[in-house]
Amino acid sequence: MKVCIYGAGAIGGYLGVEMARAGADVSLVARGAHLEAMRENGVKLLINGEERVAKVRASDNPAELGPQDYVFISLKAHSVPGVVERMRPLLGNDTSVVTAVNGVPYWYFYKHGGALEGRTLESVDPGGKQWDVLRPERAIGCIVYPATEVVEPGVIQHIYGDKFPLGEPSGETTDRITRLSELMTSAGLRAPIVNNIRDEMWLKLWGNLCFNPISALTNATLEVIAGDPDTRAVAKAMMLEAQTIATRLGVTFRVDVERRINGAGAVGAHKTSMLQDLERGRPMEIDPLVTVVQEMGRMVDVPTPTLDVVLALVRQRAATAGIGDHLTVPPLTAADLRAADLHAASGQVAARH
Ligand SMILES: NC(=O)C1=CN([C@@H]2O[C@H](COP(=O)(O)OP(=O)(O)OC[C@H]3O[C@@H](n4cnc5c(N)ncnc54)[C@H](OP(=O)(O)O)[C@@H]3O)[C@@H](O)[C@H]2O)C=CC1
Ligand SMILES: CC(C)(CO)C(=O)C(=O)O
Repeated sequence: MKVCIYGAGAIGGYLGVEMARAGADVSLVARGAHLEAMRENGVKLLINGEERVAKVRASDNPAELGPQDYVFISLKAHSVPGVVERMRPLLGNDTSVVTAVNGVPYWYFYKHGGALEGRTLESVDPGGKQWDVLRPERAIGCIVYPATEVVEPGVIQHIYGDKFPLGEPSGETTDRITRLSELMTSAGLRAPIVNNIRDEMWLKLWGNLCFNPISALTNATLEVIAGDPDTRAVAKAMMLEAQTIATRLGVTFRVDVERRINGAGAVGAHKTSMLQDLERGRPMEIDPLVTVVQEMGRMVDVPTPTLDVVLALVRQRAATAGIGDHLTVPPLTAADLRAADLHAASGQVAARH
């Protein structure tokens, strides 16, 4: 089975090593020093006190790899729009695209039913490019529960977890998803097929949409955000807004909000991926985790006042850290503000954003 991991970093490297050891014909797409190290020494996975090495093809040029049976997208979600064109050579008639990223995937409204069927989401798929090139028919949803880290070029440290629930957008159990689940299971991963992948997606996103930006704004760990009554209240307010949106979209939450917050807090003194990205001066997954919820809220007429505030602040945090591409609308200058009375200026702000 030909499997390409597009974005073979922390999660993709883990998947790649395990599936290669299970006998799949794995190729990795990566870049920079990490790619060079994997080319020279293979990709090394540190897991359960052992060192597992897979010597597989690694490239920054997908055209060298040809059509695949499965392409895993394990890039940071905001990187996907930039590489869609480069994925074309990997896509044959029967290729499946497995979206192993946090947040809402490009295919969300494919086989969704109802008034929003076929809609694309600007905050994750600008201009519907992923929808048009990757095609929603190819998509298999995948939720990423494990935590892993690239600790040095070519070396992935597994931290916890092995579960990657899989689901077809239609909820069906197809041959292609069954074969994928069998491959991943033979690789020692837990890859249950679920018939409600969007429910699963929202359950993960429920934590990411609040803990991640709050942590980037406060430097606090999961345990602190969940434990402090004031930050907990902010997280809860955002989660309840998101729950109203998701429920209106037909999603069912199998745990309540308090239990979900407690679950995140129980992870302990862990920095979210967004805080880690901020500290490393890397772009944060703001649009795929937070803006998209605001966008979906607008689609179903659910206001998101708390999320709007946190989103504005975290966007500004990204901008001041020099890692934001969100301020596409130039901020009002002092001269703009002097030229207008307060009422007009706030009207202009609302209109321009
Ligand atoms: N790591 C974790 O523990 C968890 C991650 N997730 C989610 O999984 C997804 C993947 O995350 P993660 O594995 O941590 O991310 P990483 O940044 O570790 O992996 C992505 C890899 O893709 C590479 N890359 C980026 N752009 C290109 C490009 N244009 N061409 C080739 N390679 C490219 C990156 O290189 P470079 O470093 O140079 O940018 C990096 O090596 C995210 O959505 C994340 O939120 C979910 C749960 C836990
Ligand atoms: C740890 C967790 C669950 C925080 O919401 C996460 O997924 C992340 O850091 O991106």
